[in-house]
Amino acid sequence: MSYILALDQGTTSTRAIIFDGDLRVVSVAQEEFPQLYPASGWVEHDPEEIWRTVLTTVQTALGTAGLDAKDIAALGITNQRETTVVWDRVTGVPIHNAIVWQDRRTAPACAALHAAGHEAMIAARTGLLLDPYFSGTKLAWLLENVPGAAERALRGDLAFGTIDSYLIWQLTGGKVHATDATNAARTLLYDIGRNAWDAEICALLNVPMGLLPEVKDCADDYGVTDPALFGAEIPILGVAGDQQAATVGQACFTPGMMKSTYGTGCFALLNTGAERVASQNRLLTTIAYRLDGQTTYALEGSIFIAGAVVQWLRDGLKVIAQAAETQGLAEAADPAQGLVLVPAFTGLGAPYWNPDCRGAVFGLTRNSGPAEFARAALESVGLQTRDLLEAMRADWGSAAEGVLRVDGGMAASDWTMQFLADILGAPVDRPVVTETTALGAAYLAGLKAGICPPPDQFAARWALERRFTPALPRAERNAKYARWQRAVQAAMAV
Ligand SMILES: Nc1ncnc2c1ncn2[C@@H]1O[C@H](COP(=O)(O)OP(=O)(O)O)[C@@H](O)[C@H]1O
Ligand SMILES: O=P(O)(O)OC[C@H](O)CO
Repeated sequence: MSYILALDQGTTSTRAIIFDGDLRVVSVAQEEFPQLYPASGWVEHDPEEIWRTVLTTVQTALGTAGLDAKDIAALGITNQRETTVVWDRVTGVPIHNAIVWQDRRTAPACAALHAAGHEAMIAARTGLLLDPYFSGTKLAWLLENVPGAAERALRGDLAFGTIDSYLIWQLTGGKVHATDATNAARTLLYDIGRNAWDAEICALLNVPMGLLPEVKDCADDYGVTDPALFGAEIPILGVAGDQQAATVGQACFTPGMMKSTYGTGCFALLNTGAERVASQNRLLTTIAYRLDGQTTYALEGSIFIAGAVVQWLRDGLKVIAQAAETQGLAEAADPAQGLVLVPAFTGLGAPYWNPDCRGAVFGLTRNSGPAEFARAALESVGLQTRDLLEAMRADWGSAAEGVLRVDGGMAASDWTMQFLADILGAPVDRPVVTETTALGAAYLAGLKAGICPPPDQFAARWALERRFTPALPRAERNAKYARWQRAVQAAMAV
């Protein structure tokens, strides 16, 4: 039996998951690592700590499964996207902590680029907007602020990468400096139409192009792991950003298919096929996957706070001890109160892109308690998704009217998923396998290794666990959504 190892390097934890040749989970190992907040709005990770969690989770997953590295036919990597690392090409040592996707420190740099009139050109080429979310301005910040970095970069001594790239470098003992097209598409430096790094944007950001990794397909040859690490070489054959890997894991291979992943944030991707749709509604255009040199595009809506609002109920307000308690509270809430919570804790992502907006609660009464807050928190996730779906419908017409496939930790909440179907007025499908991100990475690696079947056969194996069907009358749905829209406008006006 050939096994596939998937590494899912996420924002808060690293997971190593071993699948058998039929893509059934054999073992899972997970390790959290520290989040570093050196200043307000700044978020960093220690890349060497991330690398350590990769080594330990892989070893644990192998041990639990009773397998050796030589039993693993292929390794697939999927990762938190945009998070930026620069390291020394000789020692492999990072010159600074990684700047995480959530970090807002480059908001002034984005505003300056916007004021100078560069957004239209950058958006047309990269599919992205000028927001601190993306890697380009983070990389520019590192080169400008780490002493000596700009000179070392010009001399060719440094390498840049998103987390996938940094891990490939470490795993191959410094032999391979590569990324895949989906991760490249999140850097702000990559022309997703030409499939090439963009010299003009790099020059604008003072980024020497010698820093950049080679860009490969999602199912491709990324070298082999150093045998000293796990006892034998493992071929690295699949790479994709985590939201794109989830799109693959959810088998959204046909134009019009959509998935939404509810973890810390929420990321909805709509497959638009070979068509690179330029959003008129402040969505992102991105690469869903690139196989055999063929690019499949997606429209993406990115929400920064989804499951994180439940964490806030638990750790901030302390009204629950565990995320799952929100279900009972939401059921017990007085629906007549109609509390609206805008969870703009770190600004608003799509379609507003307002880094300065902060959270707000509307409709408080003397009777508003933990139950009403919990209900409003869960509803905020559905309402934000409706914002994304409205934008997708406006950009892509009726093709975006279909079913939404969901996954991620918060998809476990039946109440939230039913509300989601109600507020969208569209069916919400939850699959049997909710490890879709790792599954996508394993599938890509298995495809390259010749273990996994072609996409259509893989798609046929996707299995439904439960469909949530809209039950709320149309008028009520729209009235509730209109109230949400007014609340967001009011929050942004404060
Ligand atoms: N039953 C539940 N009800 C509501 N939220 C949940 C539930 N289970 C998990 N969550 C939320 O889902 C998130 C964890 O999902 P996960 O996919 O592991 O996220 P990430 O990969 O971003 O760390 C947490 O923010 C948690 O609050
Ligand atoms: O690590 P996650 O699951 O929170 O995903 C983060 C996204 O990739 C950020 O764009």
